[in-house]
Amino acid sequence: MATVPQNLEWSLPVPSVRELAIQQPEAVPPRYIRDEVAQPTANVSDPLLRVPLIDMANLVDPQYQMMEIHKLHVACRDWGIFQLINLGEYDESMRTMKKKVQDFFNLSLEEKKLYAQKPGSLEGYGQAFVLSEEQKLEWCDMIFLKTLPTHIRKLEFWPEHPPMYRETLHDYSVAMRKIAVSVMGFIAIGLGLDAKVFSEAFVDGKYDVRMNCYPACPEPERVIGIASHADNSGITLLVDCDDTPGLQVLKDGQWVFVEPIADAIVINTGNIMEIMSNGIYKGPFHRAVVNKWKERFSIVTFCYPSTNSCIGPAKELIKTGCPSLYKTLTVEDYFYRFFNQKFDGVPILHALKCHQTVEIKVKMDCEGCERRVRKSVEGMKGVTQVDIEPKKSKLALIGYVDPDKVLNRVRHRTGKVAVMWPYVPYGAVDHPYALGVYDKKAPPGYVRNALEDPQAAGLARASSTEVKYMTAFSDENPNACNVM
Ligand SMILES: O=C(O)CCC(=O)C(=O)O
Ligand SMILES: [Fe+2]
Repeated sequence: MATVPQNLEWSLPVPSVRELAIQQPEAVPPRYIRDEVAQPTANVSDPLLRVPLIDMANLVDPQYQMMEIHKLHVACRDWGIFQLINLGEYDESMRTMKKKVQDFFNLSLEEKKLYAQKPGSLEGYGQAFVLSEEQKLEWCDMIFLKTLPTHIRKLEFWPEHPPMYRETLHDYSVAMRKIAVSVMGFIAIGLGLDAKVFSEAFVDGKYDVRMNCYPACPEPERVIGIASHADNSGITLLVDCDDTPGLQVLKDGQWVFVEPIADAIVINTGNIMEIMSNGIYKGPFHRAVVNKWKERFSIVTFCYPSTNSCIGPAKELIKTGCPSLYKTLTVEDYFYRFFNQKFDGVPILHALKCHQTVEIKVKMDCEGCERRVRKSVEGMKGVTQVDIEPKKSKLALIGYVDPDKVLNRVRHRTGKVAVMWPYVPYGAVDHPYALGVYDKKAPPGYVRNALEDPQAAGLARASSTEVKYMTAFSDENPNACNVM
């Protein structure tokens, strides 16, 4: 067997950070020192920078459900992370599990090592994703176990001590699966889909649990508990074992602490959700920082769809103006690509992007403007072709890109008003003179793309009589009555 990891599915053995911390060193060994940690952390008193709270009791109450689902949608769209509170029936299972996790990490090193990772397996006690002896390490000990479905368990890595650890982890995983299935359903509804479109694949989905121990550290600002990353999951359910903060999420360029709330679960969306929602929700970057005086423990459940399902954008979200941003593939294929991504050199979400044509309307009055617009996108990752037609105020590009990101980049880098190209050839709609469809500013032969504009869409599809009646007095209709 090869002695170095061949992919992300296994990890090299590393020293226990907890053992290191017990010796109370004055300084941290160089292999843990990272200079990128010193990035700005948001001011915690800013109320706009609080991770949203979603109330489970409201989600299941017919009277408040739609309001809470809307909050959930906004939380997933704007943050990709929220705290789920009021979980009542699950409190006991979470409390018991927290105790077991702390008790496990408090065992002697010899006892914990009975469950150490082995070459070729990510499961067990150790650290994840250590691929070389030179790689920087994280200030964290962990034990990682695949818990559901039950037949994939490797019990050799499941601690027998503390007593009842295995039974508690089983009950906990089943509880987390119930919560995940119901949250996936509400997320689907928030996107205007049937709950089952997302929840069904998670009923017999795959659930992995990673239990983390972040020992106190003499130089907390120079190490990282877990480096910045986005999860690979559909959603991730994180439970803090006590009130020591450590999890941070990147929001608008600032690291924001997720303050622990007793009996709450922190839920974040992952890469698979980004694909399923066709890019409407993104897997947020997050990391764990460590504390000078206090040890912290967390329990993280990664929720994946069942191995006999496919991962791809929900077909109901693909329509005119919203092309599929990602390819669809089997769960098996997805995991193969995930675990081999570093070796391919292409991160998984990039590798799964579909080739897009993005057309943008942006005014270019002179050659300087044209150059600025071209420059704003030419170096963008994934862009393969850029075409500009200044007379039509049109920028068209082709590439493996997210159209919204291209639009924001053009706005940001040129300082110009830019919108998605709103026009289609005159003959492409049934009623080119309908209100909101005819546009005197459109290039010759073009009208507004009514199908993308919800207000105009109804009219463009309406019967001709209706259209004639409603547009007779429109300013935008050159045939409209001038008397009004
Ligand atoms: O423990 C934490 O705060 C973060 C854990 C995490 O992000 C992970 O395990 O993926
Ligand atoms: Fe994570």
